[in-house]
Amino acid sequence: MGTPVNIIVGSHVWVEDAEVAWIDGEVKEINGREATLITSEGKTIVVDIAFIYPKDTEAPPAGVDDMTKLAYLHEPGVLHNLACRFALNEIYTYTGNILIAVNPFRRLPHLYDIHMMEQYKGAAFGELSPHLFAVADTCYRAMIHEQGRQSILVSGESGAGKTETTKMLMRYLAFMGGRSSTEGRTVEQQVLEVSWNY
Ligand SMILES: Nc1ncnc2c1ncn2[C@@H]1O[C@H](COP(=O)(O)OP(=O)(O)OP(=O)(O)O)[C@@H](O)[C@H]1O
Repeated sequence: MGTPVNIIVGSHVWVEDAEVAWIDGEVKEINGREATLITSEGKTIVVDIAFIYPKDTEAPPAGVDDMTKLAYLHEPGVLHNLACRFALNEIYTYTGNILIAVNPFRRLPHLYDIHMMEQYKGAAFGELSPHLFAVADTCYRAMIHEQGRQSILVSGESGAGKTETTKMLMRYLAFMGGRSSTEGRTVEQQVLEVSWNY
């Protein structure tokens, strides 16, 4: 349910839509629990005020790289931010230290090449654009400095990109540890021998 306390005539809001998930509009009239909106597509709709959510009209058009910077951390705000970034080929976004990846369903090789790995090597988390190499690098450094086991949880629905993400994480770890060897096997060989279950 939305937050009706913030909604007045003139408010810019989000309302659920059967076709495009969320549609934005402006409140033109409020009668009791009913709000009349003009959507950005020019349609007039009447909805229960409890089901509309405030829209941040000052949010940057390119989105924010960390969702904790959003004025409203509700579903339409989060999805709109991801959509703005995705339109600019930015498939990764942070929410604090969690990385959200939107499956591009097309190859973006420049995102995963050796130059990219070099950039993220040793960089403080959050210093560079959101990327899975930043997560892998943080984990790798924690493992080396704290001498402890580390875990990365990769979660998502079927087809979301977990396998691809895991492959890229492994590739980065292999890149970082590839030169040192244990019992005659390089770190790269050991990483590539790992099997995983979901
Ligand atoms: N980062 C990416 N860049 C390009 N394509 C991607 C990326 N991530 C996923 N894909 C595409 O999406 C497809 C499905 O991704 P993937 O197999 O990783 O999903 P999954 O979450 O492991 O699915 P399942 O749970 O069904 O095994 C891949 O075959 C690939 O075509």
